[in-house]
Amino acid sequence: MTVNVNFSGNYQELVSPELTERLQTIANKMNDGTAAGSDFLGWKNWPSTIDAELVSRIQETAKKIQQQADVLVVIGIGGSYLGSKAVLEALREPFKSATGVEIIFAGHLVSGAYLKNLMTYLDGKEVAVNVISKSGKTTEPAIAFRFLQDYMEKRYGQKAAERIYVTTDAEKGALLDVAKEKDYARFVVPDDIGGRYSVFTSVGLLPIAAAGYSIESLLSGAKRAEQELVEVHTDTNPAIQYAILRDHLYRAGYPVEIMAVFEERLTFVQEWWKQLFGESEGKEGKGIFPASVLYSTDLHSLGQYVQDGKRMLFETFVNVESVGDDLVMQQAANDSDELNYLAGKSLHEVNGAVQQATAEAHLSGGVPLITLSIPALDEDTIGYLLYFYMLSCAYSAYLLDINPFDQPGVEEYKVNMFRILNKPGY
Ligand SMILES: O=P(O)(O)OC[C@H]1O[C@](O)(CO)[C@@H](O)[C@@H]1O
Repeated sequence: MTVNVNFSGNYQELVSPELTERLQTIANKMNDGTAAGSDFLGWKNWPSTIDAELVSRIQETAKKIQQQADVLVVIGIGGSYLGSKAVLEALREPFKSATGVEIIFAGHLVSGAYLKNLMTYLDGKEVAVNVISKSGKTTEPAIAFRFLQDYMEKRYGQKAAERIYVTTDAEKGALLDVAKEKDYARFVVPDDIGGRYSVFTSVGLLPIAAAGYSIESLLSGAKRAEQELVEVHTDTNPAIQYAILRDHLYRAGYPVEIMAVFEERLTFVQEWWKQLFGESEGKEGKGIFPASVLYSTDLHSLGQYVQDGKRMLFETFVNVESVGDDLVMQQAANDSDELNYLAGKSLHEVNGAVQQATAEAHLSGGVPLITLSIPALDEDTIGYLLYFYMLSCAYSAYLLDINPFDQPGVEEYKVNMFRILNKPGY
């Protein structure tokens, strides 16, 4: 398995015949379409059934974008940006550029300074835009697109339309109307795949391919996960194991999960994971609150709370077995920094010691620990990892009797905002 799960407690004693039967019932209901929210289970078989023609069209479009632009501005929020951002950050080696275009995100926040400075940054560079919104009516990206569409038309006139790519619903939404009116190239967000489960659709694939990464490898990792994780094997299926552990810890009085990473490249996988689990599970007064830390950085900040604060936390470490480029500590002639005891050790080994030391410290502070190990940070592994999380998330939510695929709570702020801004009808 590409993801391996370890637990600081006794996993075996958590697995009862009743729990296994419950999980099997969940699997059956997902398969026969009777699970809550089954209309949004399109992501489940997507990696094995994705249309090869769609993949080719995405790759051809990515090539075209690379020929016409230095920068691709990707406009979107939530699931319409976090998947591609997570993959791009995880794959990009520190201080190295990807081989394709530079990707810059917009529309994920409302900031005049951000947009104004972005447009100044774009001056003098060749630009393309991919605007992504499943509903086609989310306010934050719509505002960003209004400015960027205007910017593109001023710079490129009629030809702006050749540089604007729209990813939205096939049949409805304001963005679809604009795309049709202006004759922009269009990609579809499938009806039965919600935003936070959409990373393997055009939503994630077009920006990732435009940046120069292999979407074929990403999809083949996801497909392997789909095939390997299909059976409810409590002994060997990591998606089932992670769901069982989360459910156990939640019921044992730990309502907060902290995902801890030791590689900065994974910080946007954390952000994607927070949306995935937070929006899927946090309903009806239930659900684990998903939080995140980057270690060592946060050992010198939130580490104090984790060690010693209110006992309601469990941690999930993501351990990357091999990280590529590395450095080895050398013996110094004069040991004035007193680091010669590290001579001969690679920084990956030292980082491993940080991880082990933190695990021991937090365990002794009463913080249960799950460890997810992955072999490397490449397309295949990241594809596998993200599919693993989506599947495990569905099981976790169903174990709480929650529909994983809606997000009714997000509406309240939107209604208030429309009222505050005097939108007609509010
Ligand atoms: O793709 P859209 O429709 O713009 O939605 C963006 C995000 O907004 C939410 O609907 C929440 O409002 C998320 O679930 C979604 O990922």
